[in-house]
Amino acid sequence: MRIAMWELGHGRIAQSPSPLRALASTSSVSPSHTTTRKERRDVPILSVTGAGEKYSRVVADDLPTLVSCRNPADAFFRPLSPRTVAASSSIRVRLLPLFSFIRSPSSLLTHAIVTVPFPAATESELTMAMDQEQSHKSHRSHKAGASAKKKNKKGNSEEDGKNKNPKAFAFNSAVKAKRLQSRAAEKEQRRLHVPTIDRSTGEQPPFVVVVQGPPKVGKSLLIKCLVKHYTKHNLSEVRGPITVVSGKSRRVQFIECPNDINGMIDAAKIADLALMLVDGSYGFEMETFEFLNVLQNHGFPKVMGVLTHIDKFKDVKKLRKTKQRLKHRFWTEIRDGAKLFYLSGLIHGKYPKRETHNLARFISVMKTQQLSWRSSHPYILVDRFEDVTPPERVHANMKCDRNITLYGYLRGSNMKRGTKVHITGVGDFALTGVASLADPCPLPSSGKKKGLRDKEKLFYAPMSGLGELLYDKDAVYVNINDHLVQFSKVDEETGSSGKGKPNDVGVTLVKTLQQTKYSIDEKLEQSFINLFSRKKPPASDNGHAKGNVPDGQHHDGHSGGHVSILEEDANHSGDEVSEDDEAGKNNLTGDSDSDGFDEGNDYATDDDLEDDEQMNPFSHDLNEEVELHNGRLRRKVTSSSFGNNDHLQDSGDDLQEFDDDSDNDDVHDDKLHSSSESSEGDDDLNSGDEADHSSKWKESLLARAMSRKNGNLMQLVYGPSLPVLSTTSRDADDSSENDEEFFMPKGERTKNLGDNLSGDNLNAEDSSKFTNTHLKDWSDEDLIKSVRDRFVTGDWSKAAQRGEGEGMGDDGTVFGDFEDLETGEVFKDIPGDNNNGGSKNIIKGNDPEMEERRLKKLALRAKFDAQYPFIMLLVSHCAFLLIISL
Ligand SMILES: Nc1nc2c(ncn2[C@@H]2O[C@H](COP(=O)(O)OP(=O)(O)OP(=O)(O)O)[C@@H](O)[C@H]2O)c(=O)[nH]1
Repeated sequence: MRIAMWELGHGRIAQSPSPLRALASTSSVSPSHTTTRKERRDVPILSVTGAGEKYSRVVADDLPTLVSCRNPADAFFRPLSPRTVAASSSIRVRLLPLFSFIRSPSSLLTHAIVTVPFPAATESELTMAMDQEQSHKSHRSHKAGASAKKKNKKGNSEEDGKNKNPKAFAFNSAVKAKRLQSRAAEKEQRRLHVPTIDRSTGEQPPFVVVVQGPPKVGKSLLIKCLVKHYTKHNLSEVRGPITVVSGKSRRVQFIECPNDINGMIDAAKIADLALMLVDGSYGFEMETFEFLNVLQNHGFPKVMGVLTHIDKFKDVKKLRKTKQRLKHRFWTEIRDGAKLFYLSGLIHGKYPKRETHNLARFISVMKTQQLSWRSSHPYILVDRFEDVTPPERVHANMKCDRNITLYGYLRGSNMKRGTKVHITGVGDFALTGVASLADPCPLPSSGKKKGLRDKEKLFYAPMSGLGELLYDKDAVYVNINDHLVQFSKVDEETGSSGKGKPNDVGVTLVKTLQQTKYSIDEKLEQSFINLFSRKKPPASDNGHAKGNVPDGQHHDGHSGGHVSILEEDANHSGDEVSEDDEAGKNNLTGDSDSDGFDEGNDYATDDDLEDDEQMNPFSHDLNEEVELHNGRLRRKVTSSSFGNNDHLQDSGDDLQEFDDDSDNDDVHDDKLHSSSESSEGDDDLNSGDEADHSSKWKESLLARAMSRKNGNLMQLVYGPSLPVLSTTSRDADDSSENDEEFFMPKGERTKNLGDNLSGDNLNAEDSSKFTNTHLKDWSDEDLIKSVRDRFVTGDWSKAAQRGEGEGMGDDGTVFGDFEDLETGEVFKDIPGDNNNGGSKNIIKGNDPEMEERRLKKLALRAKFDAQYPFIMLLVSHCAFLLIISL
């Protein structure tokens, strides 16, 4: 028998005289004795299938004609040496596509490899083979020239290395060994995942990438750079989802996550990948942790950190150290090995192309594995919507029910007509219909494309105006280049408009319309009337504001100078701020408790928070510290258990170099000083209650969410609702105290009342809203009896007498004695004379004690007026306003 073993290689076909027997039996190489015309009894025939189209058949015949390809003349085969065969129990038959074979024989050994199990040769066969092995003359080695030098150098260094360190390839450090071991184990684990059933059919909807980070960290800029990378188009503004084609069969949808808690929750629900931007020069801010916590509760998608602003470091060593620290901090929060990307700075106002490219590549090749909940529930990320209500209906009634059409990619499962849908932040609605539309951003591979300039349609951003069309709520705009328009803004800026002619009124009008950014409706919606002057959060000399910061300043960079009435009236009053400030430490947990927002809220209750806490993996004691940094309030994260403070200190040192440049030494020194103060404060608090700290930063979520509650006009005018204390508990001795309260400034009075609130006197009367917490139980017989006499018709005197006899004070107080606070006169009720159907006889009382009290009150009032003259002014002003509005 003859051997049939070949390896594709350089050279020509040669015959192997080896008598070894080849047995090939794998899925791709199978022995066959009947498939060729050239079969001979004593020669096995290999039929190789599955290694590529061109190699559907490789036939081993008699040795001189080994292979039958489409064009056998192109094939070069070389028999294996018997030594190779003897060394292993299997031979590798390497196959590669014919075209590359022809073009570049040198790349022969790079392609498909088929391993053929091969029985070990017997000893006699082996010796015979060895005898007959051909000896080849080796190549002449170069003695001079570049290659000889190279070879010498390599040889020497290898030898040197081996001599110097015989354990060169063993582990030197246990830590390194452990790391490598765990890495290998992790890789192995990653390979072994439970197979998931891919139920998706057809084209996949775009991969949603949420870009999140604190204000001014560079979110918009990153999206712009990525979009530019993918589409070669400049994005002027980031609004709504932006869909781009990122590969042959992949689309990506970018969304910028708003910096409020509701926005974060919405974004967490749909994110497939979260890019969490962190200002490297400043450190972690609360927004990052808030979002991580929200992600935890919505199913953790893929998360990648991106460090920006690291160009602000001048010292390379410190930069490296900071990077390390931030990386480990990030790993602690997410998992070891979580990817953290560095964007080294700006070039011409953009992130470097190379780094953007790398990041884009990461996003493009990232494996997608949909969360199971999402894959079994239909959901849509709306990228455009239209109000399709008939205009005449709107004209007749502005507040009529509207019909809205929402556009977006359907994800998860199918959606049926009539299904109830929930629109986040709006409510539940019934679907009138669902229709499938043409893909606005088709994949390059998919079907035929229609319409104008289809070639360039690799993106879809209806809200951002990428491309030429911009979809608004109720209109579609076509962008026309400036040079094609007569009334361009450029003209105005350069002052070359109209060739020296004065501007026409119409032209000016159109131009002003062009410049409007927001519609009147939107402006009205955002505008507020300021009834009261707003107290600013007290800032220390160095501009370091610590305390409870009113919302809207640090969360929303766009809010500008808007000051909402709510903030004035909500319990985040200036008084509280100043108290916190005096305490020298802001702890939002305390604030949120004292706020007493406990009614009519849709947000998580304290119980919920506790539950969350148990599930919360971020058990490091995070604290929030609000400080003014670069003219902006930022919510720094401090953690005593983690070395974050050190880091901030370090980065602070580093930033000092910049501060020095701008003659700002004092600010920096004070900053460091106060931050150390604050950490002392932290320690104090920590010693108080260790267990609470894990969720303290989380509780601030509640406080901030609550502070966004809509304002209550009633509360605004009359102040927060006061508890109605029962008349029985009101002693005469307390009257002077109450008088004092009456003349107290608003903040202090409510605070005192808040202190006095106990379980019994919580039944505050508030006519402005309906609360079902204090509803009486009308199934109670006694309660029914107590009001029964109110419905009795007939002789009221008896009822009145009975009430008196029983000592019931309820009605008595309504029609009973009263005192005129202004004059001090006392009017007394004389029961018995009821001839006028319940009218009362009132006599004037004139008591010296009363007179004394009256004088005391007048004195108090005069004192108060002297102290707070503006309040009186304000009150009269309010009264005037109210009269006008009535
Ligand atoms: N030096 C430096 N500046 C940066 C870097 N990244 C962003 N910026 C600048 O930071 C500023 C804010 O960038 P934006 O993209 O508007 O930040 P944003 O997070 O979208 O801001 P908001 O939408 O207001 O929350 C811009 O002026 C950027 O040029 C960076 O890595 N280094």
